[in-house]
Amino acid sequence: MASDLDENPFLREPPTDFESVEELSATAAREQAEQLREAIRHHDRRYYVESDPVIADRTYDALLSRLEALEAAFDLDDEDSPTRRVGGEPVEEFDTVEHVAPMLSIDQSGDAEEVYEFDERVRGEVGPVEYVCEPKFDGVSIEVVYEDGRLIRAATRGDGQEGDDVTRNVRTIRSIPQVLSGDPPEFLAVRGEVFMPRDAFQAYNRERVERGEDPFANPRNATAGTIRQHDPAVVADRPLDCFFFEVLDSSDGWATRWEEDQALPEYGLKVNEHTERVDGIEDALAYREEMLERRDELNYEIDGIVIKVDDADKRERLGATARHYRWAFAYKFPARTEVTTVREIAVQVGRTGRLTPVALLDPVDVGGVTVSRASLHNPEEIADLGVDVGDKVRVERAGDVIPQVAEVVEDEVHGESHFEFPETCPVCSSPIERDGPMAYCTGGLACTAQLRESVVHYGGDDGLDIEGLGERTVRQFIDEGLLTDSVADLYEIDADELVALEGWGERSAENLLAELDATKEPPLADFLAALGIPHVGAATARELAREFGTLDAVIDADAEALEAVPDVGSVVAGQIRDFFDSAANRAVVADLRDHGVDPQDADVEGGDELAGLTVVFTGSLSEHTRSEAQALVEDHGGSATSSVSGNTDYLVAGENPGQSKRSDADDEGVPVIDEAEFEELLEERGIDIE
Ligand SMILES: NC(=O)c1ccc[n+]([C@@H]2O[C@H](COP(=O)([O-])OP(=O)(O)OC[C@H]3O[C@@H](n4cnc5c(N)ncnc54)[C@H](O)[C@@H]3O)[C@@H](O)[C@H]2O)c1
Ligand SMILES: [Zn+2]
Repeated sequence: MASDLDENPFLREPPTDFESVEELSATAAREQAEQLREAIRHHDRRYYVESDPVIADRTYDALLSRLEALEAAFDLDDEDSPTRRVGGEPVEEFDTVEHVAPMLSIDQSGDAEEVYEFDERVRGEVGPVEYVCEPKFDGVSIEVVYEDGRLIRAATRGDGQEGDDVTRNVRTIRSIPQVLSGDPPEFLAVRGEVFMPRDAFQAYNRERVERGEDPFANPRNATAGTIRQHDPAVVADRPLDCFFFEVLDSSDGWATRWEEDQALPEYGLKVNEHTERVDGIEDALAYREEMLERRDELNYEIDGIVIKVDDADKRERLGATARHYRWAFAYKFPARTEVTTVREIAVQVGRTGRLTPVALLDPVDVGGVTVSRASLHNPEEIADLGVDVGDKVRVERAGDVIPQVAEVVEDEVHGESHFEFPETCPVCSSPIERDGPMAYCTGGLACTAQLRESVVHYGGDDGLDIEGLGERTVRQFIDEGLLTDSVADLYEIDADELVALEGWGERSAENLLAELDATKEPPLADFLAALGIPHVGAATARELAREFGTLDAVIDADAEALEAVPDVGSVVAGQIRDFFDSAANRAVVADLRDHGVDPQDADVEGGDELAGLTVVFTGSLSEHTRSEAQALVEDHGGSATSSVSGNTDYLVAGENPGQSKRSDADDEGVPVIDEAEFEELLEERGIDIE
């Protein structure tokens, strides 16, 4: 369970107690908006990039609505706000590609009242309409482009404008044709949802558990994790499937969504059999009830239905906001819940020492997933719920990961909770320190739980990726006394000690020592990520490395300098400062250095020649990839953003530029320049390009 979500109240706390917007001062509103943006970006990354979300979708949705409300009431709009974009940034390891048309999100609610409002607005603007109703598949959205009937590209949604090029992976999915059949249009870009069928997901998870790997929490995470694999052979091995549900662009046009849905199967593109055209909103509501009843019969997860205006002209007239289409609405299903009994309340200790209470439950099937533990977040949550061992509770799984205890339905002991939160750490017996609703063990790395978690993190995917240093091994090293003080102890282990351990031989010992040796000159960014500074994941670590260049410069940076780094707000800046201000953490870093770990300086190229300049790139450039060009601008103090706004100075258009950016540039009066002109501009500012 994640344990690094600390100070920012919106990183974890369910926002049930927002004060009303009117009661806030402008300063308080601005501060809250900043915390919300930071939290939402963090959760977006966990959800879209890492496929490992840590809060419930409902909680996430509430954070987003709150931010929207603040921005509207206090005029706090900001072009980089997560309310202005969908999804997560593309991931650096893949090529970034621009979509032929924006891939937006869908406005949604589980409340019929809002569905009626949607219908009224639609009819108010374009008159009477027919709707097409479809299941809302809970998978991963992709764009697939065919030219002359051949698959040329597939991309994830990314931030809605550009996504990751996952063509090689998508080619391995059997239900997505490489070559279209029938008489397809010359150009066809379609949107669909990739998913893992439920039975395949269960079989796959069983295999993982047998191999000693963690099971995926749900089919959506399994799909998201698979589609971003670096090895297409791994993808081919996993059972993915796909439904197509939208033509993004085509050399042929269809007058209605319904006709589109009839045409796609003729080309071999799979659509969903439950799609229906209905006459008005009442029928759409009836469709939803029917699908809700049938959802457990389906071999794939759905989390609601999508209601779409059928007529293409009317859709065009309705248009879109920055985040969603105005012609579609998702009517979500309620969360899946079941009642079960609390057997025990356990307290886990995370890497940062944070104590998280967890309810251990009689296992219960909640919508196809066996739930045997549910997060209780913190001591206050236990008190609020009044939950005790022996109580019957309702657990909830809202299309997401960590099941929650929603309420106590039958109280064994009556009244408030008698569970006593420990005064000392259940692992190391150090005193516990309270910070607001949170509780922490004060033992630091002397606490074996914290030591274990920090070493696992150091060697994990988000750290230095040390093969052979999994959770079980780390436990063994701690139990056997090979790891006692800090992660630096790793570098003192020798072959004889390893071979003496149960389950170790010469080969495995040699391999691990070689792996450890190979991590002695890590790139600065990887090293920073491996330290496990709260909120500093791979992306933020890269930004820090790029900004400061050396480890010492990061350690010495003051809060102001840290805040100047993209993606780092005041909260994260404070966390980084606190981390390096701690004598214990500094000692760990010094200890690692004494053992020969020498993080390599990162390139901090250039200076501030482009300070104040904001550019947006579109299309493909010939001299650089787009991310190189963006990095070039940023390295020289400029900023490269992904969407055109009034603040943009230039739109740099390469080959096949995106139409939406061009028309935004026209609307905003932003000059459009080509690659040669861009290079001239760099030279004028004294930047030597080659
Ligand atoms: N828990 C978290 O930390 C966290 C973080 C980010 C987002 N989220 C959740 O993600 C959701 C928002 O994300 P989103 O914008 O990716 O998706 P969405 O739920 O708003 O819906 C849009 C998506 O629905 C998909 N879809 C499925 N069937 C469809 C159909 N028949 N027609 C059209 N589209 C269909 C599309 O791929 C599209 O991407 C919210 O539910 C939010 O709570 C959660
Ligand atoms: Zn402890």
